[in-house]
Amino acid sequence: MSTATATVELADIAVSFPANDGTDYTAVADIRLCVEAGTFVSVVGPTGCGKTTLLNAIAGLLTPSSGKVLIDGEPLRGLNERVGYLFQQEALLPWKNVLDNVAFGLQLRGIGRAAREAAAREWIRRVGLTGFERAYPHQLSGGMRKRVAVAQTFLVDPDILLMDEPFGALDVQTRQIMENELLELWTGSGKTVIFVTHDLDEAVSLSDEVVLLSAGPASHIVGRYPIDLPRPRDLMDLRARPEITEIYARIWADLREEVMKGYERSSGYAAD
Ligand SMILES: Nc1ncnc2c1ncn2[C@@H]1O[C@H](COP(=O)(O)OP(=O)(O)OP(=O)(O)O)[C@@H](O)[C@H]1O
Repeated sequence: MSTATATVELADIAVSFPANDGTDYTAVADIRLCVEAGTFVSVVGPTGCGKTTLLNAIAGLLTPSSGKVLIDGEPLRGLNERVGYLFQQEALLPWKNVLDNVAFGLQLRGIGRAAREAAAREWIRRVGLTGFERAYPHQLSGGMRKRVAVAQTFLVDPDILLMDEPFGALDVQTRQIMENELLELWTGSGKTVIFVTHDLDEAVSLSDEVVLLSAGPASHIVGRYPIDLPRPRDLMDLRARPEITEIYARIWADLREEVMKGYERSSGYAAD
């Protein structure tokens, strides 16, 4: 695994989209954030505030209307090749088995069959799927498919992991197991993680810092909360600690306010 690390900086980013009425809708504005290399940062905020938009800007899938994405101080141009992107919905190819799905990223990079299969088998082992190399996605549970996606993402060894509610569709027990496994895989990897979630508990327990976005439009950062809990973390133990309840309560008070504002704006209802 490479030990390269990447600092991700959002320098005064704004993103607008054309709206149906011919005007522009400003999703995010004045976003200034530096995610230090090798840290794990979660982004939370009301629905539709622009979390995915920020990940897409870092991935180079969209160009900000103003401002810049800087990777190690260099302005990003085009697709960000140092990024691995894990979505809530799986992007597994249904006609390829587990081995070929995991190895696919290396195939795209022109790596020969023997080398890519050896690397894929190692990652299949690390995510606990040995014995399922020949299975197809439809033969696996949701948790197992997610493991395949995690192996696929880690195999190409990206310096930056963008994760958009990656475990949102899993049942609670599988989710907790996957969160722990993600931390184990990430520990010592030097990868910079930007993790979007609706689950504040997940954000607090995984991260070094939680970033709160305001309700849109023109969503901006309204809070940054360092999470000074020791690592390595076992999430089952961590969630029983009293400090976590305190941190959670503090962030939730602010998040709740933004969620209510978002709700009022979207329903056209203004509270006193
Ligand atoms: N391609 C697009 N064209 C027009 N509007 C868009 C586009 N992509 C996003 N938007 C709008 O920008 C805003 C931010 O969307 P985004 O998906 O980034 O929010 P989010 O915080 O990730 O939402 P959620 O929490 O519901 O997943 C939303 O109002 C959305 O409708």
